[in-house]
Amino acid sequence: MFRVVIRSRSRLIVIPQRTALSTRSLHRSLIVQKSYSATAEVIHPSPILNATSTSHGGSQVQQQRQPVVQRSKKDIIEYLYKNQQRPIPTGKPNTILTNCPHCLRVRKASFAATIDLATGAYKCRTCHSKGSWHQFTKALHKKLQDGPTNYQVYDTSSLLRSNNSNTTSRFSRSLEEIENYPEHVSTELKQYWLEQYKLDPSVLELYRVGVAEYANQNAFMNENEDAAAATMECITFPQTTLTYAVGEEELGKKDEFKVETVRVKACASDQPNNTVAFDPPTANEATSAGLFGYHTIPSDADTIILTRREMDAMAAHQATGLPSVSLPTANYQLQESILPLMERFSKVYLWLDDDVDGQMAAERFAHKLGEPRCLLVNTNVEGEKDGPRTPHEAFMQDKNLQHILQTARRLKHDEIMDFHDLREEVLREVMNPEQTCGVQSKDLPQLNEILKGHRPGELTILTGPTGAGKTTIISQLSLDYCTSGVPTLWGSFEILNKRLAKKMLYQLAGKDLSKAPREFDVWADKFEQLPLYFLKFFSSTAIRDVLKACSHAVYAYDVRHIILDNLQFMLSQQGRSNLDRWELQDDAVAELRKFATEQDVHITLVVHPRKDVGDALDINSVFGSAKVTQEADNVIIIQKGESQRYLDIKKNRFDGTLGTIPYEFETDALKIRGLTEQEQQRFKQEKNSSSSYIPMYRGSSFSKTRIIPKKF
Ligand SMILES: Nc1ncnc2c1ncn2[C@@H]1O[C@H](COP(=O)(O)OP(=O)(O)OP(=O)(O)O)[C@@H](O)[C@H]1O
Repeated sequence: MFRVVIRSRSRLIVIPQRTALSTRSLHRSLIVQKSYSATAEVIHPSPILNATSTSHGGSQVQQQRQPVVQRSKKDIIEYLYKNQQRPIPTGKPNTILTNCPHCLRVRKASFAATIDLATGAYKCRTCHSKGSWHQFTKALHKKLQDGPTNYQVYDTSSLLRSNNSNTTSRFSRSLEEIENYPEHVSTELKQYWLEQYKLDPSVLELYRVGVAEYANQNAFMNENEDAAAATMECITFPQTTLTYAVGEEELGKKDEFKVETVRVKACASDQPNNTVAFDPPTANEATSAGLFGYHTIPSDADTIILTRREMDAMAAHQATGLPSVSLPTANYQLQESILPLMERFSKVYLWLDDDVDGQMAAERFAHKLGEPRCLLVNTNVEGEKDGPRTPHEAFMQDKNLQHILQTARRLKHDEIMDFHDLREEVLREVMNPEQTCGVQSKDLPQLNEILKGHRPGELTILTGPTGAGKTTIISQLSLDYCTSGVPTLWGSFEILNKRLAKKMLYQLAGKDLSKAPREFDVWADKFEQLPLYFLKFFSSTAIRDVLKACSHAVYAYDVRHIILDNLQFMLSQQGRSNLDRWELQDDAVAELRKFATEQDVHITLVVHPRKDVGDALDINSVFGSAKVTQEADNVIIIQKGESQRYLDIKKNRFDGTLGTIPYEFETDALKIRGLTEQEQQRFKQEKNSSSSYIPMYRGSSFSKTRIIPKKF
């Protein structure tokens, strides 16, 4: 087991982590236009090889000569971290284990190259390749060239902070205090957790679960400032990572692997799945590169269980004895920065919730991690109506977790399946119709009555007259879904990202923050915690580039909702004549449709109406040819009535229900809200349109391809 230390740049002689991280954080945050390979600089660029013989995959390569160049340990470790290679200890001093640049990921135990830190020479126990440090970097450089490519994606922290402010998140508590959290777990609390959650005190200790007071930021979200001001006793779950610290001989400090706590998640002690706060409150590349339980994994482990929540990880470990970790947030996001931590395992059990969302996330994660080494676990193996959904629920119900693990399945080939493959998924949808409806809107429940929810894989067109509030409404709705855990990517081609972020920040706070500037930091911290990303593109951009960036966001951040505002600005100055432009637009919409289906993300596309139409729009008023609305699953029009604006749902492929939703606009919060009963009555009378508000069922747009939940 490794020694546990808390991240402290002053106390810990970390590998020049800052350098490594600043490069990695570039990938995520600002203006990243390079591929990974661009960072894979070869430390020793000399083309002359040294005298070490090299065999790749067993085939001998002729011996060549190369002058031996001294590489310090620090250089080697720095290079590995810079290129997303996270070494682990071997048991021998001065020797580390890392991913072999020649082994393909499909090979078992590809994390099998030992590097001698004194000479830089490497040797792989799987493919038997060996060579100098120069040959290692050259091979890795080549391998990374074929890797995924980064595109222009911002995260919220780069939008909310000015250039000269310090973007590094810091713990809100002293390191000593955080280190002492586990010691605050009283015998009574351990007993309570044993009785309540069946978790053994030794497991809590192993995972370094602690206790501390944290401010309830969720109460702040609900504008209950009194509750927010009070702190509450929380159970703390540390997220850890493994780093290699190069020692300082003159101070008598040796090199060693250390466990760093990068972030603490604080949850209600009586509701451990209810997150109260994160410390540091906002995640950056360093803080998001940790997993709950990572420090518990023995260095020779080649199997890992990845769960959604801390309780699941501990239950899985207690019941199976296998190393088990959980995701940094309860959102289904396996951030790119986490991937290097997972590289060393040749078998990964993806044990997420046994429901539609969880299993879809497991499939996505398997694509990211490499399908051959991933096994997907269904907790409810017996298919019971009220069977367990999570590992911890199964544990509480005294199910045999070892047996559940043995039933784990591999992902089949993407393009080929028969009904047998689909049977389980179909059953899950039949048994849980509400899950197929998608994420519910909290701000506009009337929208759920008509569209039933926000589902991945769909294309929604939003249109409305100039200045009617398209951006305002879709920013509010996207925020609404994002706060329910839907990772979201915004492409704002018409207004600057900082303006959009400001609007969304006001909407999150539910108030005009210029009137309460002291609250800025609280809401900005909350905002930064959302899984929300922004494309850096502005105005005319080729659809090809937009889709590449979207692909990257889906890969790197598990984005599930993409908003493109708006189609005309995105395609402006492309195509010479009107006909050209229509063709361009049709092609773009077809590409977006395909992308939504293939990547299983929801795309909301804002489209302007034709210029020649009056205020009352219909489905034919959308700019361009009929293809735009034909490709769409949902068409929503903002209508500017005489006295009342309303959403007009003109197409709903899910179950055909159509209808209108009148709303009020709250100027300070920049938000809309549905009308109260009374206001609705007034609206109906005024508009004499009592029938139009009642959701209508239109058989013609009924989808044959979807399973319609019974309750609808
Ligand atoms: N229902 C509403 N009532 C009054 N003002 C509104 C309403 N909705 C939005 N606004 C305000 O109208 C302005 C334009 O809103 P917004 O940018 O969302 O419209 P848009 O339809 O996206 O505009 P464009 O056609 O230029 O893309 C903003 O200042 C916004 O605060």
